[in-house]
Amino acid sequence: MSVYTTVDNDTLAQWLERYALGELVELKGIAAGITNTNYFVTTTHGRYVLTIFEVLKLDELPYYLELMSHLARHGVACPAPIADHTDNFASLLAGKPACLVTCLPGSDVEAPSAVQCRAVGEMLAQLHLAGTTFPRKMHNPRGPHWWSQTASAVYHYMDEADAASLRAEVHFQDSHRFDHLPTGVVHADLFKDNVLMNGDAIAGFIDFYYACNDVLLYDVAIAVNDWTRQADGEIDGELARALLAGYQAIRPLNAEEKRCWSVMLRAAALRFWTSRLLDLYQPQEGELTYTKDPKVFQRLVEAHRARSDFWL
Ligand SMILES: Nc1ncnc2c1ncn2[C@@H]1O[C@H](COP(=O)(O)OP(=O)(O)OP(=O)(O)O)[C@@H](O)[C@H]1O
Ligand SMILES: N[C@@H](CCO)C(=O)O
Repeated sequence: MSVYTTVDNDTLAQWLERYALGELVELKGIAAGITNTNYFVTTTHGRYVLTIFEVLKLDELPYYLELMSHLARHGVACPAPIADHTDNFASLLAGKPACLVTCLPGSDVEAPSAVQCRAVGEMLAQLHLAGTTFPRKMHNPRGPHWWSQTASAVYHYMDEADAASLRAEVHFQDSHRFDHLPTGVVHADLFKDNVLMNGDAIAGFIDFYYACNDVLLYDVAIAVNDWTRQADGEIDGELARALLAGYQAIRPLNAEEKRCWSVMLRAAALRFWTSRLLDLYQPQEGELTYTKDPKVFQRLVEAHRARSDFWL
């Protein structure tokens, strides 16, 4: 359920006057999604998605919305935010920051094919190339310093063997730095539920609210860890190879990136292992999240540790 803030037709119709989008025809809540309130909004000009932000503040939005606008303008499949008559992408609605973006066709897939994984890899590389001309910068709030601190805050909740495994991984990652690898704009959360597919084509990447500047290979590893992971938690080699081939058809990895790949897969898994542990053991008061299983990423880190073939 993801309508936390209800908006009635009259309130929305009044708010829509700030846009050149015609008259309100229909307002319909979207059930999927966790963090924000989303509605489909149909006006006499077309169909849009309204997002009411439950956590991010109005002054935090320009980076993300301008990034989506920049990427959409460069042909990357993602929603384009709509500017209002004051040339802003976001303003308050029902007391909360809100924006409208173009509504894309398609839906997320649970069990992607190799063709779909390849398309995701290609589009991710296009995003990385288009990001090179985006002028704003955003530090990654969930980088190595964050996961190391987060791990320290959760060890005492965990059983000894799990805590030892987490400690070992943080220690391992501390001894590997990726500062010399190519950096740029990364999506940083390109899971299956953040991509709308229209058959084999990418309708759009959504949910840019973890986007930031970081190592590009990190983004590839996040995508491989989710898109190619099967129901039993094991990576499907064919899917991983397809995603990587798609990526490299647009932006070939350099020798250093290839050398760091296996460590990066573990780093990307550690990031979500720790965030899920934090959500499980220290849920934020008032935060509208439900807990995803941290064990999935623990098992993935441990499986990556043990494997020798990394699909490159
Ligand atoms: N631009 C769009 N076009 C069409 N459908 C969209 C669009 N944006 C979002 N949706 C639909 O709304 C659903 C919820 O969106 P989203 O996943 O971004 O929710 P959220 O709560 O903002 O983020 P999260 O679930 O990651 O916390 C998506 O699964 C998708 O079905
Ligand atoms: N994609 C994340 C949640 C949003 O950051 C996860 O599955 O843990």
